[in-house]
Amino acid sequence: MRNNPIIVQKYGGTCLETPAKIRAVASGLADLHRRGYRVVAIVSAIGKTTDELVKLAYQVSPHPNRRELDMLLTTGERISMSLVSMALSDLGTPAISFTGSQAGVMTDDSHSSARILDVRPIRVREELDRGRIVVLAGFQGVNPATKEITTLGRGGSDTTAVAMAAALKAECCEIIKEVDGVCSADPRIVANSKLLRQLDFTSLSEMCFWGAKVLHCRCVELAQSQNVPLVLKKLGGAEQTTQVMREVIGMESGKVLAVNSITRIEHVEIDSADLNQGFEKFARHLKQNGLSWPQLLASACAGGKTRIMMTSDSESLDALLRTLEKSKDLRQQREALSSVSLTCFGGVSSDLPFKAIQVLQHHGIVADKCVLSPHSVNLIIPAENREAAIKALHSLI
Ligand SMILES: Nc1ncnc2c1ncn2[C@@H]1O[C@H](COP(=O)(O)OP(=O)(O)O)[C@@H](O)[C@H]1O
Ligand SMILES: N[C@@H](CC(=O)OP(=O)(O)O)C(=O)O
Repeated sequence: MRNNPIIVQKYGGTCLETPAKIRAVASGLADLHRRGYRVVAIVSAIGKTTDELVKLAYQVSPHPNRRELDMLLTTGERISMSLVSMALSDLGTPAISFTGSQAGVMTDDSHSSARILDVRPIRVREELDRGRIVVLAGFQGVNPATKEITTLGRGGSDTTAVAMAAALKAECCEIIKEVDGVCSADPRIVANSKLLRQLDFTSLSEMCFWGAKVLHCRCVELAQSQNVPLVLKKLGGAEQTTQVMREVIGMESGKVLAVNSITRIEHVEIDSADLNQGFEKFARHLKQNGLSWPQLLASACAGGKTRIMMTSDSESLDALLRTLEKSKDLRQQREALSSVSLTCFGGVSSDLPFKAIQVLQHHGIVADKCVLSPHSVNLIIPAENREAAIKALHSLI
């Protein structure tokens, strides 16, 4: 067993929604094990458990302590890991479950969006060598200095899977989903979206940064830097997959690959002489309130005010906005907006922003701002136009 290839599979919450689905996942894992693989399964919390735990926290406390919130949220994955492991035992396949800290996932000390600093999978290796399937709780780790439990940010189990695959030098990291793989748009919004069978890391990373909920953005960067072969596939379906590659054949086609969207973008305005002072005040405010940095999208300083455009998961954004009510120098600037992004292969063509703005205009949608990155055109629009904008821009593919 010691020299058999290792495969890491990650199962999202949707794949584990019912007891029957949990048994089906276990049966797929047992099958891989029978075929001679050493198998590590990373599991997320069942269905919408994490959302329900967040809701529960706020029913008990209007300002949940960030450490305790992490303690609470990590229980979701603990439920999944033990159930999958039990189902494997029933199939006669030896298995054991571990939390993130038992599996050696070492993070920094930031609650709610900790980053993985190191993975020391000593117990995982021992159990694999014993012939067991190892089932790991995704989305969580431990800070080695403080011994505190942390979470990696919403959707973070994908990053656990890639980090573990890198540390174990796995043959492959497979992300198992309810969709076939990465599509040209969210298939729940655009019914005729197409599966992207091959995708380069750079394009995928842009898509995820700009809101594609199909993968945790940080896992794409990690897979690229650690050289982890990454595949996305549907639960139970093997033929249709997205393979993520270093290079996809083609030159500067500028072909539009996908339309994705960030549902909620918020703006903070900070009284400040320049951008540096604006950021200093923002950093101090986050620290004083025990909050982690949101994902920043753009910022500018004019007329004595720094404006920061940002996103994060809804709970973190709400927590940040609530703290602004007590602040003298920081305030919420405007109502929430959304983004729609066109991600291109081989770089954005110069006229694409204009084309995209025209398509939106034709559908009665006025873009508020355009932010460019090497592979994406990103338009900021009113939140109520989000779905219509995604459907309209999909016509450019
Ligand atoms: N470009 C995209 N391609 C595929 N899925 C997308 C895309 N953008 C958003 N999604 C959404 O991402 C979700 C990912 O799959 P799912 O298995 O439901 O998630 P999880 O693994 O987190 O439980 C789908 O519900 C799909 O609607
Ligand atoms: N359960 C966590 C972590 C996670 O990765 O979930 P999923 O893989 O189901 O998106 C969340 O809901 O954020």
